[in-house]
Amino acid sequence: MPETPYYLIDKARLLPNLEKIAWLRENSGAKSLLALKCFATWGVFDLMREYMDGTTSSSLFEVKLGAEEFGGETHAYCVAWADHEIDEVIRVSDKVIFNTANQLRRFDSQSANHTRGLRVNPGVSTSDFDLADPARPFSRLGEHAPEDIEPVKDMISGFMFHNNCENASFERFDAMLGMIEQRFGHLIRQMDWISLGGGIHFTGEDYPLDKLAERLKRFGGQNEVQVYLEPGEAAITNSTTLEVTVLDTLFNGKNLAIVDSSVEAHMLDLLIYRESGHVAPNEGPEEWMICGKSCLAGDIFGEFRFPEALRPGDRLSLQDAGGYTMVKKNWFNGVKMPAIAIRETDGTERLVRDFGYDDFKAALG
Ligand SMILES: Cc1ncc(COP(=O)(O)O)c(C=O)c1O
Ligand SMILES: NCCCCNCC[C@H](N)C(=O)O
Repeated sequence: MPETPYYLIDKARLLPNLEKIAWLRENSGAKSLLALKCFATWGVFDLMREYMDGTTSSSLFEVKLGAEEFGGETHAYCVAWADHEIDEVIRVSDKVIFNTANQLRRFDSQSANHTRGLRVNPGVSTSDFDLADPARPFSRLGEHAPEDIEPVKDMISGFMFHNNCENASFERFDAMLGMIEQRFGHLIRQMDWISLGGGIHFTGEDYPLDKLAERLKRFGGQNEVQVYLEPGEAAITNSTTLEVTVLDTLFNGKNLAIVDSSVEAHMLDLLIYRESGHVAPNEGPEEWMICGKSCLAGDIFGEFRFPEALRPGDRLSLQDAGGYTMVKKNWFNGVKMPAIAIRETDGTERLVRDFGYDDFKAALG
């Protein structure tokens, strides 16, 4: 296996999520597209494509990656397409989804023979984080008003709503879908397909999947639309660890261990959303703060419990390190980027990508 740090994607831990996704399609008719913004490590797409219907994207590069490496249906969404991107987007995608009626009109002639959709912002969301709240005040994400959608409705055949964020409550999802139907139902019923976006944590242990299936089936049936979901986190949750090694320890009122990785560079979401990482089982008499090796004072993975005092050379696994990590990793401080390894379902592990000084240098000039 590679030297640490490396992300380790375990297919056996990915599988239960994928099986739930496939079950949901079977029992609701809703298709699931992997949200590449969350996870785009294409070395495991061979497994994922057996259970999912394709990909959805946030940029031209993600559209291309989805089409090349995942296949199936390729939805192309972006907050704003550029003039020089649109022809290629249309060439490689199955559907193009515009963020505003303005962009739809702007690219009308290029996209006239393509399947087109529009993002709609229902003005309600589940986000606890202002940063990730699509319904935040003055949000640029999608058209808000039915009267602004009405004039362009004949140019499109579907809508994309994305208003859930880490939503583990079926009741909240159900209530918000009800609000969407109430406000936009007359427009939805004129469409062929509706994407309900990502952020629904339906692969979680206690999630009432049967209720979700029934609700989605009813929504699709009553409105006569094909329903899509765009799981990111839900598809890959708990599948991946970040493997690190302790480089040094010190005591400064607390036990501190410095590892060969960096939150800022390798698990950025922990910093921007001010959350802690996870270790398992997080038990024992010893309490240690696990710190990154960048010079950022707050580069801290969290405080965890261990059976024994940590020492240089100890290996640690940071849990649930698959979503919004590999897609966001960066070269801050020139810290070596974690390699990417895959554990196959038979337990064998293989290295799929490593990064070195040449990659660091090439990224900067
Ligand atoms: C349009 C859209 N679809 C899907 C997702 C995936 O969300 P999650 O990873 O929370 O499931 C996002 C997240 O930003 C999104 O903006
Ligand atoms: N764990 C803290 C919140 C993470 C929010 N993830 C959602 C991502 C969001 N949809 C995005 O736009 O990146």
